[in-house]
Amino acid sequence: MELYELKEEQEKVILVGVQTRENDDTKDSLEELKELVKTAGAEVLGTVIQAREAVHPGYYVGTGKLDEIRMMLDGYGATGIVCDDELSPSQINNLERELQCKIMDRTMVILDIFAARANTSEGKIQVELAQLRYRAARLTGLGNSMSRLGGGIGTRGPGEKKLEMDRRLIKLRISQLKKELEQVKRHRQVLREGRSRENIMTAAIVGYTNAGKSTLLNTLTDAKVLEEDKLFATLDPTTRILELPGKQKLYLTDTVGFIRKLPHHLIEAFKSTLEEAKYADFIIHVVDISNPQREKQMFVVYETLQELGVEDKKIVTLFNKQDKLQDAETIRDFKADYIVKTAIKTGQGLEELKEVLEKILTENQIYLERILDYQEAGQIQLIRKYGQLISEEYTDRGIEIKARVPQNIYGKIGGR
Ligand SMILES: Nc1nc2c(ncn2[C@@H]2O[C@H](COP(=O)(O)OP(=O)(O)OP(=O)(O)O)[C@@H](O)[C@H]2O)c(=O)[nH]1
Ligand SMILES: [Mg+2]
Repeated sequence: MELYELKEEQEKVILVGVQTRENDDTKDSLEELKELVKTAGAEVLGTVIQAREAVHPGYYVGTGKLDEIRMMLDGYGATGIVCDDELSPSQINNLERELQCKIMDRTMVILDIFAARANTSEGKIQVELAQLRYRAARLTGLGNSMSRLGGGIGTRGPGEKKLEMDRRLIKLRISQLKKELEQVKRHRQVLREGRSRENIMTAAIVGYTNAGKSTLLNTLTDAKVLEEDKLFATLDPTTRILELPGKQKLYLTDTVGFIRKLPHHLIEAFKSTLEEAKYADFIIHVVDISNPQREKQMFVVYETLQELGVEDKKIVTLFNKQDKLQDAETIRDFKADYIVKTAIKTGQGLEELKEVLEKILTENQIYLERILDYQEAGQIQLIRKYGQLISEEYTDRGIEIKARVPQNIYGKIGGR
């Protein structure tokens, strides 16, 4: 008996989306929501789309549509609905009263996946902060969907027990988490400063969720980051060093994936993680070119980067998963200084990618040709360590070197 009681009951839901003139790709967005809901561990029983001028301020959908949803809930035996946009507190309360079932939205599902995925203290702090902020704004009136504990989606994770805390406690907890996050932020900054002192450039790997970012990092280095055919497999940034064939070195940072309608609270809470892209020297943008939604996904990545203040950085765009590509449609609007067609999983295009990376590193180096006095031999060490030595010859006049070095090393050697 007890065994059965321990087992979580699987949520069975109906997805609801509103199509407006501005947001006319509701069908694709719902396809993605379906993946998200499945990733969160629930079952999707049906889908409802309503075309309207705008989202209904009180009920999300029009009241006529509510009858249809009510019939579907009964007919399919669903336990709740998931709306494709973030719901306001009053929409949640109204829908709950009208439909008498659990009301969820896209944000709750994404927060839920993040909660299940977070496994470092940094990730956990960020998720809890995002969850508490989202819920704090919705605790007024205490709808059942918000206060109900237990199995199913929308209730999991570090913030789970906190659901029933009163406002005062939530406020306290939020400020405590913010302090912890400050520390994490400082720690990240120290790591970054360490890397820049080493005179090694950093590239941030960004892209839509499931594009192949972690696979790239794992293939090029031996990072052993979890790569999965799931949304948001990676939450925490991992940095590894890559040594290129020409002996140049580059730091690569794998980051959390982007998605359309990425909840604002998550962006806020995950700023220190997402900001890795902001502090990188350049960007590697991985695109799943086999996904029919590739163009929209690329656009979402540009938008998110802009929101994070990442502008004017060189972008290397990888059109990845070439092995899965069926059609040969060309992409029209993209931002890229370099494009490489890859199938990271099979190794296709990786040599070319490395050449591009070397080119970027080389462009950022200054050519040096000098005779160093034997007393200045210590400088040779610097050049060997941070630069790319082309030749080194011992003559009676001193050490004749030819090399490419980072700008700041050039400064240290004395730009003669
Ligand atoms: N067919 C094919 N699959 C690939 C390729 N590259 C990566 N994948 C697969 O795509 C899935 C997602 O890869 P990940 O590296 O986890 O993707 P990610 O961008 O890190 O995703 P998140 O961490 O969720 O944002 C995995 O199942 C990979 O094996 C490729 O070139 N071809
Ligand atoms: Mg990943």
